[in-house]
Amino acid sequence: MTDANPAASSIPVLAIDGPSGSGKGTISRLVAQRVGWHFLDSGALYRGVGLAAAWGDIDLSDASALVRCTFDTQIQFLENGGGEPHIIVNGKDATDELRTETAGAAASAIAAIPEVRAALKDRQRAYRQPPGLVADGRDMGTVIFPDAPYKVFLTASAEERAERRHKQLSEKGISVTLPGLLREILARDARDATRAVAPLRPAEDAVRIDTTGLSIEAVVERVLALLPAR
Ligand SMILES: Nc1ncnc2c1ncn2[C@@H]1O[C@H](COP(=O)(O)OP(=O)(O)OP(=O)(O)O)[C@@H](O)[C@H]1O
Ligand SMILES: Nc1ccn([C@H]2C[C@H](O)[C@@H](COP(=O)(O)O)O2)c(=O)n1
Repeated sequence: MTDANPAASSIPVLAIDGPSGSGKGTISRLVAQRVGWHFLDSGALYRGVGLAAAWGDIDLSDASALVRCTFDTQIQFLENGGGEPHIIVNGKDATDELRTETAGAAASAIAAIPEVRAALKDRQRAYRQPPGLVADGRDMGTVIFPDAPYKVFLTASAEERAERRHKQLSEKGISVTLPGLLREILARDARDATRAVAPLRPAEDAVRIDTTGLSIEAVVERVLALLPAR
């Protein structure tokens, strides 16, 4: 069974999975706004726990300490008038720190630990609330919401994803080199796709969209076209 609450299975979910920089977060948020559904940024939960572990000097190989940290870490999303929400980790505004590749790499490392994934399962499923949920991550369509009626797997070339991330970080005043970012993105892709538990892969029933060269609006329109007419 997917949910502790059987009534939840009647609430529609659009699962959007894909590698880093494929546009999952951007597209999911815009689609959720357009259809008036809730939005789950599951990567932010992994990033928040990774950051809290780093703040607490927890060894990334100490699974039981990481599980305790997962349960103890409070992560809040504060709406920001339609823009990206502020993300508060244990009371501290960590919005910018969470977006760095250092936080992404920490999240990817703890995400390979099965007990950490298990500890985050119910927290993610609790976002399934009426009238519907757009869920962004790596295993939304395969593990967390396998019964989701709508599933999308976004991709883009690694080069384009590195350029997008470079632009995004530069706009935030964070200085990184493009070749360094490309290396980090490829390393994270490899780690996320080859881990033993819940690896990054498309669900069999996911619609694949290669976003290379597509504008954000064009991708949003393709995803909206998969949902019932409103
Ligand atoms: N189709 C697109 N064309 C151009 N830029 C895009 C497109 N989709 C997303 N972007 C930009 O790329 C950057 C990364 O997008 P986003 O954060 O949504 O990716 P992601 O897949 O959620 O990444 P991560 O998994 O690392 O969080 C953002 O700055 C976003 O505006
Ligand atoms: N459902 C998820 C979401 C995220 N992760 C891990 C793997 C990612 O590299 C890392 C950061 O995610 P992002 O914010 O880049 O989407 O967290 C995961 O394993 N499963």
